Amino acid sequence: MVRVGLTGGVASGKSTVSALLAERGAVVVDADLLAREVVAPGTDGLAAVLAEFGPEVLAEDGSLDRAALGAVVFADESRRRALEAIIHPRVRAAGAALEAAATGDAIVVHDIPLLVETGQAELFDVVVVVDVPVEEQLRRMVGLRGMTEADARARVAAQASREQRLAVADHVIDNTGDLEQLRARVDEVYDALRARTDA
Ligand SMILES: CC(C)(COP(=O)(O)OP(=O)(O)OC[C@H]1O[C@@H](n2cnc3c(N)ncnc32)[C@H](O)[C@@H]1O)[C@@H](O)C(=O)NCCC(=O)NCCS
Ligand SMILES: Nc1ncnc2c1ncn2[C@@H]1O[C@H](COP(=O)(O)OP(=O)(O)OP(=O)(O)O)[C@@H](O)[C@H]1O
Repeated sequence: MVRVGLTGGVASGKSTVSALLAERGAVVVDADLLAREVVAPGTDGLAAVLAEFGPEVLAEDGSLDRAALGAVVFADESRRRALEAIIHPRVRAAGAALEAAATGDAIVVHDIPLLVETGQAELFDVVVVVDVPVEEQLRRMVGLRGMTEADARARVAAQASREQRLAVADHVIDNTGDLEQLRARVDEVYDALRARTDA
């Protein structure tokens, strides 16, 4: 097995890269998805978030009001840390359980937006960083996801810098080109990962 940590700034293209790696046969463990599952209705994670943040972050249908919670935590670092203290241990446990189900020669890719921020780079055999300039992250968040420029900037500000991510990278995937160029680069990286499992 080769254990890969995949990271990149918000809207850099991690999910797109994960999907391409999964097409090639990698097992993908998606931390953003797990971070949703651990606060689904009925979980102890949701109960813990409500105890910390109050009923203002509960939507009428009983699910977490992610927009309301995002507005709180991306405006206040101490509140963000409080949320992370609830979510991150649960995400790590869920990710470890998924990895335990993978077979011998698997390429297991952990897609972790905050890999650098949470000091996890050393936990992986290989670190892959999806890289775009901040201006491109902002363009995608505002243009493709309809966020305000201020909200988009707040998310970037809550994360490590591009340089901090690049400093821990074994492979860098530049995602400033089109999807065809991205696919070609992901194929190269996949082949390098596969060569490690064959060695
Ligand atoms: C605040 C929340 C409810 C906002 O939800 P929303 O649906 O708007 O965003 P989503 O979860 O899809 O995250 C989108 C992106 O925002 C960025 N982001 C999310 N949480 C954080 C954080 N704590 N710090 C910095 N960036 C973050 C990441 O790049 C992520 O890929 C949610 O992001 C959350 O629960 N965050 C805390 C858990 C966490 O740290 N998740 C990130 C990886 S485990
Ligand atoms: N090379 C590209 N050209 C044009 N659009 C792209 C490219 N790569 C990704 N995108 C688009 O940019 C947006 C962000 O990509 P994606 O969701 O893969 O990023 P992410 O890093 O997973 O985001 P998040 O940090 O929010 O989880 C998506 O709408 C995606 O379709």
